[in-house]
Amino acid sequence: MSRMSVELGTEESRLAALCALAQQTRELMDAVALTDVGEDDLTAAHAALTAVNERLRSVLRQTPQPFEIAPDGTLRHLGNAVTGGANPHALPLLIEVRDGGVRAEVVFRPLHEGPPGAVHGGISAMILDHLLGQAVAAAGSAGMTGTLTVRYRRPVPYGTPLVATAEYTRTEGRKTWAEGRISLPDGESLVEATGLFITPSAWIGA
Ligand SMILES: CCCCCCCCCCCCCCCC(=O)SCCNC(=O)CCNC(=O)[C@H](O)C(C)(C)COP(=O)(O)OP(=O)(O)OC[C@H]1O[C@@H](n2cnc3c(N)ncnc32)[C@H](O)[C@@H]1OP(=O)(O)O
Repeated sequence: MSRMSVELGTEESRLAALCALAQQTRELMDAVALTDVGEDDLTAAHAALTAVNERLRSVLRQTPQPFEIAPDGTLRHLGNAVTGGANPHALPLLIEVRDGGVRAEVVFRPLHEGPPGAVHGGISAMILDHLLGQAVAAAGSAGMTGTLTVRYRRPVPYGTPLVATAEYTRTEGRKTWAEGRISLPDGESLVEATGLFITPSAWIGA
């Protein structure tokens, strides 16, 4: 085995450990949102978490894990707030490119509650923003969100398997539009969005 592959394996192993820590943190956040234990347990948990927090903060990066080429040649962004395995804030969403668009299965959690018993509208908008952006990127016109219009048709439940999909619709110069939705498995649409994505002049030297 070459020295380079040994180093790569070591970094991949550290990243796997980081993703496992992020997953444990998601479960911790769920537990904090739902726990009904008494004050003694809350105080003990607070002390334990303070120690963990200090240990992790002993060596900090300036930014989350960046966009990079994974060892399998695919583009990955472990620090992303929606898809990043190393980001506790991310669900994380696993997005497939297929049928001329993108698709992801989503199960929101009680942690995402906005109105009682339903998912916060900003969380749905964030998921759709990302899906639309990914559809645009898959169509070859990656850009930043310029506008996002969201129509909330039905409350979005948590704890229920849902499907999020998006498709590229059209391009005019640096502007590309996409549309998408979050639906029940039977296809009933709960939230719909259209978005305009703009390839920044800086990305293409325009
Ligand atoms: C390493 C990277 C790999 C990437 C490949 C992988 C991708 C993997 C998928 C990821 C998916 C992520 C999906 C989440 C995406 C976000 O969350 S992005 C974050 C939210 N959005 C932002 O922060 C954008 C902030 N705004 C900006 O940076 C800049 O204003 C923009 C939008 C890039 C435009 O800047 P600009 O390139 O200087 O454009 P500018 O010349 O001013 O305007 C060009 C045209 O667009 C129009 N326009 C500009 N802004 C707007 C606007 N907001 N609304 C409507 N029209 C507008 C102008 O009027 C102009 O129109 P025309 O006169 O040509 O008709």
